[in-house]
Amino acid sequence: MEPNSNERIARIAAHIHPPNIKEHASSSLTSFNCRAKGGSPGFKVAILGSSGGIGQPLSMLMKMNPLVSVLHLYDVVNTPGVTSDISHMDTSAVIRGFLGQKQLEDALTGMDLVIIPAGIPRKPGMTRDDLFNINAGIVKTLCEAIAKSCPKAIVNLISNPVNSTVPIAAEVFKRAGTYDPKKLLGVTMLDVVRANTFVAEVLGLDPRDVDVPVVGGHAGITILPLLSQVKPPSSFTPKEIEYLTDRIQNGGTEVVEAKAGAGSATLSMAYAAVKFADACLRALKGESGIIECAYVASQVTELPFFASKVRLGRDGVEEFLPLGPLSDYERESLEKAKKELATSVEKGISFTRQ
Ligand SMILES: NC(=O)c1ccc[n+]([C@@H]2O[C@H](COP(=O)([O-])OP(=O)(O)OC[C@H]3O[C@@H](n4cnc5c(N)ncnc54)[C@H](O)[C@@H]3O)[C@@H](O)[C@H]2O)c1
Ligand SMILES: O=C(O)C[C@H](O)C(=O)O
Repeated sequence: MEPNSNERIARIAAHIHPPNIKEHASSSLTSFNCRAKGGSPGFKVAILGSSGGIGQPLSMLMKMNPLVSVLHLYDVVNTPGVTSDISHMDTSAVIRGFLGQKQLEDALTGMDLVIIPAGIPRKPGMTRDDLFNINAGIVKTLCEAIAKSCPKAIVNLISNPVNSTVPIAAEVFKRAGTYDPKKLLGVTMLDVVRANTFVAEVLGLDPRDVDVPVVGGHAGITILPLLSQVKPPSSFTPKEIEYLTDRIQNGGTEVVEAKAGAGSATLSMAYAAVKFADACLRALKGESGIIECAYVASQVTELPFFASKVRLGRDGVEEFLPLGPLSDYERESLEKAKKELATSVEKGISFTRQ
């Protein structure tokens, strides 16, 4: 039987003004069960670290994604506010907030896709590896919970240093007996987004018409743009190659320095994360021909993890695309990148053995 309008209003009022807002915090948001706006079919997505610089715009943009039916926002701070704010957007995804470790399992249960931007960002003068000591532990804890509550979910890992956090996540899942290498993807989309933008500037093109493969990893010289494979086919002078490679490899540092202590890239990262998550969801839905760069357990080189173009499907990574013909400059750069990557991968794996 349909509730009458007084019942509906009472229910909504109880949600907006819960009896004890401090104690209820996000659980009042979690348990509030109003009729789904639109109630569209779609995927269940959790964002871990949703109150942060990346987390907030990412949550907002995912609330706008028509492929998302349920959006869970989890953080150790501020989720009631962020959830309340975003819940007023008139898009169809149903949103729920979860605060603190006690609610982590509830946040993850039943999720199809988990996006992780939790962790501290760089300040000027720091490398991404300087974040390892704090972020390694955060990623480990979150992945242990994923293994328990949604072991079949696709994981998009953003937390730095990605070159090491993805191997950490893999080890955690292996120990839990839930590891599916096809479903764990380190997000390197921001490198591709930057490469497309900077190359388009040099070529005088619309960035939407440019496609630059970026392989290797996500830190300094491990970020290797393949400028010889730019689409549309383009040639660059040695000076342009040097300028573009340096700008793409140091795009993150450029933002960290400009923000002068207030963090690293958040808005462009949220944009890139949504672009990548959307590709994963379209692939989950069965759309074919979805090819993106990502840092994954890989067979493309001798390294156990490597970023390259992969074809995404219903099960995550379905095919590794070959690196293709490289220029002499790219071949040399690849050798240097592989050395650094090997160290970062080993560091991640060793962390889980402590
Ligand atoms: N992969 C990439 O291309 C890329 C790009 C930009 C930033 N990053 C990385 O993303 C991470 C987040 O950056 P940011 O600018 O959003 O930082 P931020 O400090 O603004 O936000 C991080 C959020 O994580 C939360 N958090 C901390 N510990 C947590 C835990 N145990 N569980 C859940 N949430 C937790 C914090 O409360 C905070 O809200 C950093 O490590 C940064 O280096 C990666
Ligand atoms: O540079 C950083 O520390 C953040 C991120 O990895 C980026 O590339 O912007």
